[in-house]
Amino acid sequence: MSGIGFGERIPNFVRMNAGGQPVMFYDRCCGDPALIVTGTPATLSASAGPLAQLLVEAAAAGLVCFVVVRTGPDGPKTDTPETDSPETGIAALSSLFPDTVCLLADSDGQLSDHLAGRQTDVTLFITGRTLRLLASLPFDGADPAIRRTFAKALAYPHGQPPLLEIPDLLTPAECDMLIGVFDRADPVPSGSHVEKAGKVVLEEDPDAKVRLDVTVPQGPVSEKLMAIMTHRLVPELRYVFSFTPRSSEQFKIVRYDADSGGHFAVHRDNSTPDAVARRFAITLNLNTGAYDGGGLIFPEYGPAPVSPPAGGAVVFSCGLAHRVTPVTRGVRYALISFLHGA
Ligand SMILES: O=C(O)CCC(=O)C(=O)O
Ligand SMILES: [Fe+2]
Repeated sequence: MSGIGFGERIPNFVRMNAGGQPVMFYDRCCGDPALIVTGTPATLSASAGPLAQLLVEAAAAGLVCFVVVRTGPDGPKTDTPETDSPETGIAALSSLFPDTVCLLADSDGQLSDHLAGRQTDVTLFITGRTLRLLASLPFDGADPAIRRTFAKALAYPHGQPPLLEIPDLLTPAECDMLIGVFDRADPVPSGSHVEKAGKVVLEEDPDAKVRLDVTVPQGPVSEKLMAIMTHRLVPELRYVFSFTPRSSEQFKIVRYDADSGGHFAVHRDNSTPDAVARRFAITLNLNTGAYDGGGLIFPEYGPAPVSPPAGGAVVFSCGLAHRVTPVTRGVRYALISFLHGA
């Protein structure tokens, strides 16, 4: 069988679920290993009972589970009446699998081809936290290799997150000046960009993020920040990443408060259509010591928080999953921006 091989990254993909909603793979998997099952409606229905059991077990163990149904080329015909859309084609299957499973219609068969080649029998693809393939196995509920691979995926060794830490990017006086800018401004609750019915909308969702933001307006402060970044940050980006930013988004000064449960749940910075041009994220702690929590975690690379001292920045690729743990005492101020490239 051709298809994806050991050690290869599962590419990001978007497919419709049974309710006709688009689901993005990399949005669902932010630091947990994944189990993807491929097959056709016929092969998946034929093994639905034992497969559902395995999926329940995998989800309970901590794998994010997907069933990708080849409904397109070489699957059942879907190109005629609208009532027979790929999504309604998989609706019949959804009752066979637990709710924890994300059932997706592969209406052009391309994802199935990429993963499984021309194979139409039920096949399992198991990844580690960074979504690289550990094993592809034909489905046989009794095969001990499946459980062994689950265990390997869950215990996968953590590496160092591939980020650049730059201490002293700002002086203590510059940090205090920016905290002063925040405190004199009218901060707004920070929303999250989400895609709804093909449109990107700003939504306030306290499960996703609790934070106050001040966007630094064009003027002396933003000019000073641009000059600092040009002189102190860009040479480091060139040296470490061989990257020269072409532009950056407006700086934001942000504050996470213990009183309101300030935090930012796991996300990637480039997963909505308005953000695809982002290459690197920069976050800079403006204060430390005055709060607990508020650590930056890259779950694909382990649970250790990154918390540079005040004035220190962290720069990382916008595709990496990350989160900010709840601030449990005091307030954390940070300066953030996103860099665009050529
Ligand atoms: O608060 C931080 O350090 C990171 C914020 C963040 O991840 C973002 O704004 O996208
Ligand atoms: Fe982020």
